[in-house]
Amino acid sequence: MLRQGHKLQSSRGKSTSSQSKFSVRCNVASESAPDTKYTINIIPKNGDGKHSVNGVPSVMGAHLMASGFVAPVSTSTGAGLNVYPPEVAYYSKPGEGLNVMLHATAAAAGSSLAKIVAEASDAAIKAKGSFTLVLSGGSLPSSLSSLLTYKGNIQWDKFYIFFVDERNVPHSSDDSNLKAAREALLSKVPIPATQVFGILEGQGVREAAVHYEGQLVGLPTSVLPRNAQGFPVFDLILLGVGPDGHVASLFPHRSSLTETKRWVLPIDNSPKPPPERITFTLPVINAAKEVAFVALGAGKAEVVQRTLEVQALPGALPAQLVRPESGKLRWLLDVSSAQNLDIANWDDVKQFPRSQ
Ligand SMILES: O=C1O[C@H](COP(=O)(O)O)[C@@H](O)[C@H](O)[C@H]1O
Repeated sequence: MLRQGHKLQSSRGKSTSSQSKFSVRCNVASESAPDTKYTINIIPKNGDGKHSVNGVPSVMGAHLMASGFVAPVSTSTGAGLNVYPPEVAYYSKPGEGLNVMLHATAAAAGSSLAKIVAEASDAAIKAKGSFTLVLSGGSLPSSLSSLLTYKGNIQWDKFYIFFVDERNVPHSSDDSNLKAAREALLSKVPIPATQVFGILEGQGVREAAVHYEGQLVGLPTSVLPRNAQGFPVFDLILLGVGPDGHVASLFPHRSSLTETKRWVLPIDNSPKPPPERITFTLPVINAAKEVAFVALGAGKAEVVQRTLEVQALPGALPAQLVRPESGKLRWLLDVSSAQNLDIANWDDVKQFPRSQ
């Protein structure tokens, strides 16, 4: 659950905050009042917290801390530039194929995720009779449980589940991405076990990568089509992002980022434990029909801001290398992970719903 006015001290010291003129504000519910209605708002953020931007004093609607700093996340209901009563606001940059979905809460982000998966599965099943869904590990599986309460019909028996990366550990290990996905979702829905593709247990990481790639190659193209370069086209890939900008098990400044032929690579020196992993490569991720990042909570605020607003050196932020050829890229954020963004000043940004 989001908390009021958190991360204020750390945000204050950042150069990125002082460059931004606006921040994200949201009315959040306390744990004791789960029914409180949420609003999302963009309020001026001028760095020193004292002067107005676009005519709206920066302290209006925000928490003014004793230090004089204006908290970027607030429960105040004062004036702001945009107030969105719904639990989600959309920002899109058509030129860059980027869509940001900003949610009032992590729970609202979970609902959006469920809708995205359900809609993508409907479309894929209508088109080819099956749906290929690629999952990440880390914090992502916890958002998947939202699918269990999705109101519409989901044809689970048509799902094929894959992992964008997996740790070279037994399926029963607490480090296993498969185990996390099973606990959150897979053990509770009727997806045939033969359609869930885990890592081969008990092998060296090279053998495991070759085996996983072999399983993908062996699937009929009616289930897993290929693009013009011969890479598999998954229907939907769900990604997390690490604090260093890593996606899947593609870490900054590693040669794995430049792979152009392989579908699945072994990693034997991951900077994040456990050291042995297998990972999809960037050409595979970028061949997907649709890619969605899920980055929630204050712990992601810095990497979200760097990835979406700062031009990094090539390879410094692997998340910036995710550019699906389909142009369908979404970032699902909550107000905590979006708190450092300067969305109001993005070029050509389109936002929905309109300000009220
Ligand atoms: O190790 C991994 O980390 C990333 C990010 O995880 P998070 O806990 O920071 O969200 C994850 O996407 C990847 O699948 C996982 O193996």
